[in-house]
Amino acid sequence: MPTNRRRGWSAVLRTPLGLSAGVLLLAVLALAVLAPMLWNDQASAIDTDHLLEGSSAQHWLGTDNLGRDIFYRVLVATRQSIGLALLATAIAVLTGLLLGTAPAVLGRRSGRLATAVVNVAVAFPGLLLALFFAVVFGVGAKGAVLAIGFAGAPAFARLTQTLVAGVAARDFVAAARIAGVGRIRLLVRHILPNIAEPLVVNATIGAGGALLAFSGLSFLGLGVQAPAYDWGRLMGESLNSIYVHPAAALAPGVAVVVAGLAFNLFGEAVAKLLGVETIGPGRYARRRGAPVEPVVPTAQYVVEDVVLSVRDLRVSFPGPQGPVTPVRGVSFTIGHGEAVGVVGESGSGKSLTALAVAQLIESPGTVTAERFDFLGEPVLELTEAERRRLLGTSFAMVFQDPATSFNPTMRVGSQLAEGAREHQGLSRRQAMARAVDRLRAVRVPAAERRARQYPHEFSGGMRQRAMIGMGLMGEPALIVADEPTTALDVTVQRQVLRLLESIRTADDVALLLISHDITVIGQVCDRVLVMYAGRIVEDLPVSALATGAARHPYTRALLAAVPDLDTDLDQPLAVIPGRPVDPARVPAGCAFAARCEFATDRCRTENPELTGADGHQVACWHPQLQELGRPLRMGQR
Ligand SMILES: Nc1ncnc2c1ncn2[C@@H]1O[C@H](COP(=O)(O)OP(=O)(O)OP(=O)(O)O)[C@@H](O)[C@H]1O
Repeated sequence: MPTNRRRGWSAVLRTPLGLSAGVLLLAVLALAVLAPMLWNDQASAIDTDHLLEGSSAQHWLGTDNLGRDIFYRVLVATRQSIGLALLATAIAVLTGLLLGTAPAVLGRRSGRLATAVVNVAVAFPGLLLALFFAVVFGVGAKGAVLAIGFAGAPAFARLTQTLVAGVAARDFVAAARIAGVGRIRLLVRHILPNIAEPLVVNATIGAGGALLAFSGLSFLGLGVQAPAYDWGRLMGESLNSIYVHPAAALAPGVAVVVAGLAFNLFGEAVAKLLGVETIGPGRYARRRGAPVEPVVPTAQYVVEDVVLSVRDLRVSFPGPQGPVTPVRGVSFTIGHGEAVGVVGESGSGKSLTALAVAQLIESPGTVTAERFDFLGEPVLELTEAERRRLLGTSFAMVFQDPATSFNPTMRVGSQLAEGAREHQGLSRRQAMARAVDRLRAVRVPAAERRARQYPHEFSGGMRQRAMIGMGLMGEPALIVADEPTTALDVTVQRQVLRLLESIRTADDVALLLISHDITVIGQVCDRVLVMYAGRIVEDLPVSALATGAARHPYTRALLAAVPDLDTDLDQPLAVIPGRPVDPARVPAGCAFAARCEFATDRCRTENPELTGADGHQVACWHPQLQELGRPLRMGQR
């Protein structure tokens, strides 16, 4: 566990509540260990001369019906009470973990079944479940431990499911999946270490509840059986004489409350400090049947030496009023060593296109395509293992936020090495040597030392370079970079872009660069795909941006909105009038028509296809042919 998290736990002891709860918990645990060793004889000594006596100097809390000292019995019962409660908690956590991680490990159908079982079980009151299991497993300590353990499992299963879902959505899990890491290893190495902390915190709180439940069962005679005894049993035994001899019944009750509080308060204090929540695979299908809209084959599909060829790519999600399709039939190809940029306003479908290319759209999202070939392989028709191998060795993805791209609980070198061991059959040592070499290749200084560090010890730019290094562990033919510089400051941005550029030219690696910043695309790419409302509205060479030859009114509006040195900063910056289209309510015809000054009735009824020649295509009924007065300044390339 990285040191900053460890500091979090110790910081709990610096808060008054955390310190008191910690000391109390330590005292309870120490008593559980030591009391039977120190006072077992006193607790079991029968004294027939002092039966059922009240408090006295000799017996502080009096004696029971065999003359045994209640005070010592309460102390000695700590081990039985705490031990069994902890055992029940362990069963609850383990069963919860198995059920909660099932959807991530099993296939979609079995996963759903596990989720349904958890949902039904969570709906039952815990005490009812405990009583039910107590009857099933029989009267006695073993039965009660199993009963309380299984009754607590649904809550932990639900918590695990929520935590797993949260971690599974993080970029480093996507990165590991792209590197071809299998489901079980993904779970054990990347997901579980990142949910361990909230689980431990909740288990601590849960132990308090288990203690209470266990005492309840023992009190009812369903738990610990004589001659063994725990606090619940002691309470039950002294109930008959509670009016004449209240201390004998109250003392074990107080012990339950104090110990339960110690667990609860300590867990809550840690949870509060760490901000922990307390209890209280992509679905891909080749499209069947007739395509919804006609696809116009264009010259680009005959490009030879193609790395990626996508035709009529669609990404859909279920919505309250039927499926929503934020990517609505995108077609493009990328040649070897070609750098293709994707621009468009927020929500235009750029990231979903990148995720679909990386096979990272999660269920219930679906990806369909008429054609989806990567290095000549029909990706959507491959088995999961084939797909992992193909992507793990020939594909790399760089995410927007370097802070979330790495698993915080694993050293950077190990994360780079992980995929290489799996796919390239390298030994641990060889994979680590390659990881260091790759870190060097992406200009991480002191690569050997850095490889042994955790991600939080890297700066943002260095992490982003390391992420690119991870992509270079295999021999990628394509790097997809989704806003790779947005989270970085300007100088570091330039370093990262230059690095991508140099990798591309040195190794003939193709690049698909997503950015909302058309200037960045202009600096790095050969070709630009302009997206609007889930479709490509213009596919043009970058040089056309510089000469003002963009034809689509939307591309021209994007260019006009880029400030340059001549822009009068006292005037408001140019913006594109109107709002982007909501994917759930895409209008008929050209989706840009409502914001376009050239729109006619035809635009509002008929959707224009992407057509053109010489590497410049546009989907518009009124492409603008005159040169744009204010083309893009290309800046430094
Ligand atoms: N899991 C999802 N379920 C439903 N809709 C989604 C999902 N993910 C994205 N969308 C919708 O799809 C549309 C396109 O999203 P996408 O992230 O691809 O946009 P983008 O062009 O990359 O925007 P940005 O630049 O803001 O990242 C958005 O309207 C978004 O709300």
